[in-house]
Amino acid sequence: MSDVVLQTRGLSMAFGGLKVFNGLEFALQRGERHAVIGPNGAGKSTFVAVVTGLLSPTAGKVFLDGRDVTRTSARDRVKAGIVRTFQINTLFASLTPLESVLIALSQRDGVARPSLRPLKSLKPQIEEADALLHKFGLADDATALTQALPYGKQRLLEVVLAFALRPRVLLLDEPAAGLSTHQGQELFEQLATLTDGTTMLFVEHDMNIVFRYAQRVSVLAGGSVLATGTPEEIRSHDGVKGAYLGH
Ligand SMILES: Nc1ncnc2c1ncn2[C@@H]1O[C@H](COP(=O)(O)OP(=O)(O)OP(=O)(O)O)[C@@H](O)[C@H]1O
Repeated sequence: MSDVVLQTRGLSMAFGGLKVFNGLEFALQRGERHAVIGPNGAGKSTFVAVVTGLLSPTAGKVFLDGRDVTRTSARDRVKAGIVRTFQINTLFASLTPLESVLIALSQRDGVARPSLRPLKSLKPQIEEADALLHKFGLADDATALTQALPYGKQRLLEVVLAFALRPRVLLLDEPAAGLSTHQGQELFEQLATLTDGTTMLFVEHDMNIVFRYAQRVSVLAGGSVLATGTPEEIRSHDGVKGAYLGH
């Protein structure tokens, strides 16, 4: 029996007269790494924004574990377990990875920000932050200034900050943006091994990465899901080849 974590039914989104997608049907299975691909402007980022609640759809519904979250705010969706990575902003760039992870953990646990609490009370979170940074190979950089770290490590830290929230669904919109092909592959290798078992939906342009690291792939084109399947199925799908891969 299938175990669907995230589902959309009849999801439509338009910006004024521009229909980005129309009646989108999508299902994410628990524990899978699922890639969304499609031509430029197909609506992949818009889809992620609608699923995470940053944008409201013009029609249709989003379900998390069977619960309708279409009207749930982005903030409450994070609490419910729909978490996306964000590019490290200027605030986090001027902090150390340890400080950033502590802020993420405090937010998750609904306690005051680390700077507002006595150091002693932070011990469990410091231990957890240490363990997380260690797991992701960032222990040696824990107290370095984030903006001084190589881009690959900054991208990895973005994943750690989202992963720290214990997502039910982790969404990544081009997590390897700005990295070289090799660094991108390295990031996905780490994602695949270190977050194995985490349900993950990612948008990615590099087809080598998609076909290597996704267990299933959905193709967004012409306003709907053109096909969903294993990398092998998508690679040999005639419609997909015509609409997308062939170009
Ligand atoms: N806030 C917005 N207002 C108006 N139009 C928008 C907005 N956001 C996106 N669009 C338009 O919606 C369409 C889909 O954009 P989107 O960024 O979701 O595509 P994408 O598949 O992620 O593209 P890419 O692969 O280039 O990142 C595009 O035509 C884009 O110009």
